[in-house]
Amino acid sequence: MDTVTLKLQGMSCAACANNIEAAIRSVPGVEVGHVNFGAEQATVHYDPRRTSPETIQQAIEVAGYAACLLQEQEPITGETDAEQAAQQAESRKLKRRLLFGGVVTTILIMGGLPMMTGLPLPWIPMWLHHPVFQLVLTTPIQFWSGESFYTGAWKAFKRHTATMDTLVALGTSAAFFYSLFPTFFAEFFLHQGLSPDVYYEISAVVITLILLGRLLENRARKQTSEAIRKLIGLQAKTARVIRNGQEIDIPIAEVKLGEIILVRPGEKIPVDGEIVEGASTIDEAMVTGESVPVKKQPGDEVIGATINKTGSFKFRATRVGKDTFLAQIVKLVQQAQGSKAPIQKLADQVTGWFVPVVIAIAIFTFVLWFNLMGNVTMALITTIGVLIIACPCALGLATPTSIMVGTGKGAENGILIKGAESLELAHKIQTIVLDKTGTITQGKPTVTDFISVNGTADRNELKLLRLAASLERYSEHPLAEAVVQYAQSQLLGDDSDALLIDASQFEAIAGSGVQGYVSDRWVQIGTHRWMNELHIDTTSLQQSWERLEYLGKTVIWIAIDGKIEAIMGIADAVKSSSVSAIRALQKLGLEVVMLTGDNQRTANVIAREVGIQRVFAEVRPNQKAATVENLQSEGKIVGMVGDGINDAPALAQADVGMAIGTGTDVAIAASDITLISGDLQGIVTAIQLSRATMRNIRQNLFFAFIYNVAGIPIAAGILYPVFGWLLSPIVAGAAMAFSSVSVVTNALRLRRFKPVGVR
Ligand SMILES: Nc1ncnc2c1ncn2[C@@H]1O[C@H](COP(=O)(O)OP(=O)(O)OP(=O)(O)O)[C@@H](O)[C@H]1O
Ligand SMILES: [Cu+]
Ligand SMILES: [Mg+2]
Repeated sequence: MDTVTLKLQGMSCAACANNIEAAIRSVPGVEVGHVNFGAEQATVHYDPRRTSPETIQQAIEVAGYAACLLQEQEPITGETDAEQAAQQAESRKLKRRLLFGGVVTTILIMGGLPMMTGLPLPWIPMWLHHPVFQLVLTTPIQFWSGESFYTGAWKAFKRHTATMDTLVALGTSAAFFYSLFPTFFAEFFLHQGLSPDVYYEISAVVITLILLGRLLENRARKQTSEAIRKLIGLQAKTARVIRNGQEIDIPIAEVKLGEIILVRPGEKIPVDGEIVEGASTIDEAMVTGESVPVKKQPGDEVIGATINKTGSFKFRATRVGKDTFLAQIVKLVQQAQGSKAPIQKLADQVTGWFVPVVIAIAIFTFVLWFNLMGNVTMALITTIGVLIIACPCALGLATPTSIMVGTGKGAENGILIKGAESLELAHKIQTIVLDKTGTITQGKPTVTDFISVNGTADRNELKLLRLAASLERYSEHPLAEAVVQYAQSQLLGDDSDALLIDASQFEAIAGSGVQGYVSDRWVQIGTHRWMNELHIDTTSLQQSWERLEYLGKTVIWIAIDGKIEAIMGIADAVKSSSVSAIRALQKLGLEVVMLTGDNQRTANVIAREVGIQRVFAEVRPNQKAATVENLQSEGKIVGMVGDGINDAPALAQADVGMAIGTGTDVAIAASDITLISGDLQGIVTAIQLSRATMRNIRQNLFFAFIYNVAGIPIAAGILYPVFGWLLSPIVAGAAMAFSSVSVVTNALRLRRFKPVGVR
């Protein structure tokens, strides 16, 4: 299954988005197709053996829209030049038509002033109000400025659907073509005792207003993708590479894999790589959120777009173009912005049947006023009013614009959200499950105690340590690393023989420990529970064991040939941010739970330290997901935060899985949200952001709905018999133009979101 993201053009409202979705889904081999109206993007999952991006593109074009592949092979530049040029041409065209419409409409309105106000305005010549002159002025507005409504309506008609364009085209055409009769057959009207009124200016004003709304909306919508531009702006423009022994400056797009790049103090690092010469301190706040610069030396990894502080160094490019860390982030954010939030489904369904229903209401309105009241003017004005006000365009914008701003804002705050769905779900989280090691604690365990059965000052101790470390170096577990490091520091002074020995038949028993042969000795290292399972007597070190665990240390047992020889106490400090972040989560009303493979006693001590009441300890890696599932079956929406490989299934099981950015790739892949820095404060921010975004979406939906729901009956003249109130089509046009603008503007308010720190 492949995924492709397409940039779309030619959509005028959410109904168009529905049409494109239908077109994409009708292509054989396409599994899922989402269109995001706000981002003007389509995300398509398809089977590459059965179809291709080109076929999908064609299907979209047949439906009457344009699509191009989101340029990915290019090193991130945001929008491609062609795309930008197309957009600019589009907006120039819109502006020209709007300008013309504006000027001509003003003349038309001036002509109508004496009539409308009843004042003698001698400076306005009478012929300005002449129907034929009005016709001459309105015709280009109707068919040139308003051309897009006709083409849009026609495209939709061919597909047996209707969009916003259909409504506008119908409404304004009704006004325009009706007016032709009184213009040329005024006698006929007079004979019938009717006044030969024309409604050209209604059409002109409505078209102009809607075009104005569209222009304002486009402008505002550009700002919703500001975050991506900011991210892209982080990268360096050029790189100083060494080619044929010469230093040359080239655009970063041209840097090739494996090239040697020179970085001087104060410069941005152009791409990702590994230092080969020199040393420096680097400000990696962008990646880790850690404001203290980190020391780097040959062999260390550097990340593009981070800032070199003090020294100068050479590094080899290991990831360039679309593979760099920053490019990956940009891609993630782009995809998230283009994805669809579940809350949008409602709006989509509504817009699906909205337009036909509105046309039905309009016809009904006309028949009612014309037949029952015998009033052509009222019948016409109400019908046009209904057609214009009913446009569901604001409805289509309500969710995607907020999602775009919200996900972008997340990225700015170091929170990468993979899809709109997780952003929506996060505000519902009731229980948050935190992994202990590496999530609450720093995940940098160090051996603090080494107690052997025979006591200290035993020459045997070093031998034991060598056996243990020789086995542990085959394990990828953080505890194993701590053991190896400790052993190396202790064995340094010992020159008896080679530091570590080879092991054979190494085996890791997940959640328990490791075992294997080291120089013909059978070595087993792991938990107390495991030792019990192996029927190994542990009484000799019982007291030390309990004492260490009460101190919050993880104790591992070392058994040689089935006999306990020593224990190790391993400490892993709690992250400085954990306590305050956990308190903040509890303040938000969430239940915080700890989940760990470590033993109950140690877990309890750490839990108390950070203020967590509910602890699940000694949970085997394969049971972590089940624990999350149990919590879910209590009826809770569960968020899970973890960093390790053993957390991945639980992250996937949780309603919202959040990975610590400094954790393993597996965990990041299995999660919905990545907290780029290791800071737990990020969870709080993510939940706050989700709440703010959902509040914003609800406001938008309310604005959009209320305007349609209240507007249609008023436009149909429901209040007229009682209050004499009628919604003029001109007001309807203005209302519809500005409803979209107000929705986008409201979404932009989200840009002011600031995480409320509880540090
Ligand atoms: N390589 C190893 N060497 C020694 N002990 C180990 C090893 N691997 C696992 N263990 C023991 O098994 C226990 C459980 O391990 P597991 O990986 O499930 O959880 P953890 O990493 O300790 O905690 P968390 O679930 O919070 O990440 C460890 O606390 C340790 O006592
Ligand atoms: Cu509209
Ligand atoms: Mg772990």
